[in-house]
Amino acid sequence: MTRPIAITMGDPAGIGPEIIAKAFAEAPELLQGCFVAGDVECMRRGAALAAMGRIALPVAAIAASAECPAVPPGCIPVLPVEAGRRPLPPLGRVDPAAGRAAAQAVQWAARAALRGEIAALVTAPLNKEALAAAGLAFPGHTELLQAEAAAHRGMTAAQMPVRMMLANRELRTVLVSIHVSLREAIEAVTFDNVLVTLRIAHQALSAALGRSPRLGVAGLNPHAGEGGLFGREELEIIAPAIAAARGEGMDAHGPFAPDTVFMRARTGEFDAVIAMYHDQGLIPVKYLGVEQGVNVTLGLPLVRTSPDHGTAFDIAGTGRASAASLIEAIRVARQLSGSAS
Ligand SMILES: NC(=O)C1=CN([C@@H]2O[C@H](COP(=O)(O)OP(=O)(O)OC[C@H]3O[C@@H](n4cnc5c(N)ncnc54)[C@H](O)[C@@H]3O)[C@@H](O)[C@H]2O)C=CC1
Ligand SMILES: NCC(=O)COP(=O)(O)O
Repeated sequence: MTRPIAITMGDPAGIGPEIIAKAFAEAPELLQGCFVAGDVECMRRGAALAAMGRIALPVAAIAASAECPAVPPGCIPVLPVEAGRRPLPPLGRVDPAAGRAAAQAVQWAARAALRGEIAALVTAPLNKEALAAAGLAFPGHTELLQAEAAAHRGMTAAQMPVRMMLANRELRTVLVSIHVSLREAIEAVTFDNVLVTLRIAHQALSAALGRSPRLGVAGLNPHAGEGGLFGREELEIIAPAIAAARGEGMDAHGPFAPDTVFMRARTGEFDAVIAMYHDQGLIPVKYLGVEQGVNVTLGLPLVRTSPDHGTAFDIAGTGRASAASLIEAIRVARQLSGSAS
C-alpha cells in the first residue's frame, strides 16, 4: 500500500492553511493520499479563506495517518498534533503560540517519516521570528529536520550535514550556507563546506537524474575574484574544493562568475549551481517566479519539500495567496519518494 504524505500546516497566522486548502481544491488527484499535520480549527479557517465566499471544503479529523485513505475525496484530512483546543491565532502577525503549533507539526511529521509511517513531508511555511518567539532554537525547517534526523540515528547534527536546494523546471541551486548573516556566510566558505555541498548535491542529483550531474560552482566575489584582484577565496578555497570533487569523480566545474553562472545553468550547461550563500542562490530561482520554485532538503534520510515562499503575513487572511508552489512541492515530493498519485 502507498504510504500517505503529510503536509505540515505551517504557521497558522500565515497563508499555510489557506494554500493547503487551495491545493486540495485545485489538485484533488495529486492530493489523494495526503493529509495535514496540524490543527483542525486552523485548517477550517484556511478552508473558508480558500473558498472565498463559496462553500468551503470540509475538514475531517483523523486519529492516525492510516485513516487517511478512508477520508472521502473532496474532504481535507487533518491529524491534530497537539492535544486540546487553543484559540485561533490572529492572522498576519508574529505569535509565539502559532510558532509553537507550526513546529509541533513539523516535529510530528519528521518523526513519522523517520519511523517509515509516511512517504514524505511537505512543509507549509513557518515564520522564523514566531519560531524563535516560541523558544525553538532552530532558524528554520532545515535545521530542525537535521536535528530530528540526527537524533533518530544517534548522531550529532554536525555528523549529518544537510543542504538546501531550491529548484524550478529551469534552474536548481544548492547552497553552501543557509540561515546565517552575510558575514558568517563568508566565513562559511571553507574547503570542507564547499566539498560537502558538492558531495551532497552530486549524490542527490545522481539519484534523481540517473546520471552524474554537471555541477557549476559559483565564485564568492565579483567576477569570481578576477584572478585574485577582487578576493582570493576562489583561488585558495573554492578551486581546490572543486579539484578535490573532480578527484572523487564528480562532474564539477568552476568557480564561475556568480552573475553569469545561473544564466549558463538555465540554458543547459549545468544541472545545478552550487551557490556560496543564501541570497546568491535563491534570488535567481525566486526571480523566475514564486509560483514555480520548490525547496528540497538534501542529505536527510527522509523526503522533505516545501514551497519556495514564506508566510506572507502581508496577505494572510485576504484569500489572495497562490497554492502553485505548494502544489509543485507536493508533486516533487511524490516524485522523490516514488509515491504515485
Ligand atoms: N519554507 C519556509 O518555511 C519559509 C519561510 N519563510 C519565512 O516566512 C516569513 C516571511 O518571509 P518574507 O521574506 O516576507 O517572504 P514571503 O515569501 O513570505 O513574502 C514575500 C512576498 O511574496 C508574496 N508571496 C509569498 N507567497 C505568496 C503566495 N503563495 N501567493 C502570493 N504571494 C505570495 C508576499 O505577499 C510578499 O509580498 C519569514 O519569517 C521567513 O523566514 C520564508 C521562506 C520559506
Ligand atoms: N529562504 C528559504 C527559507 O527560509 C526556508 O527555510 P527552511 O524553513 O526550509 O529551512
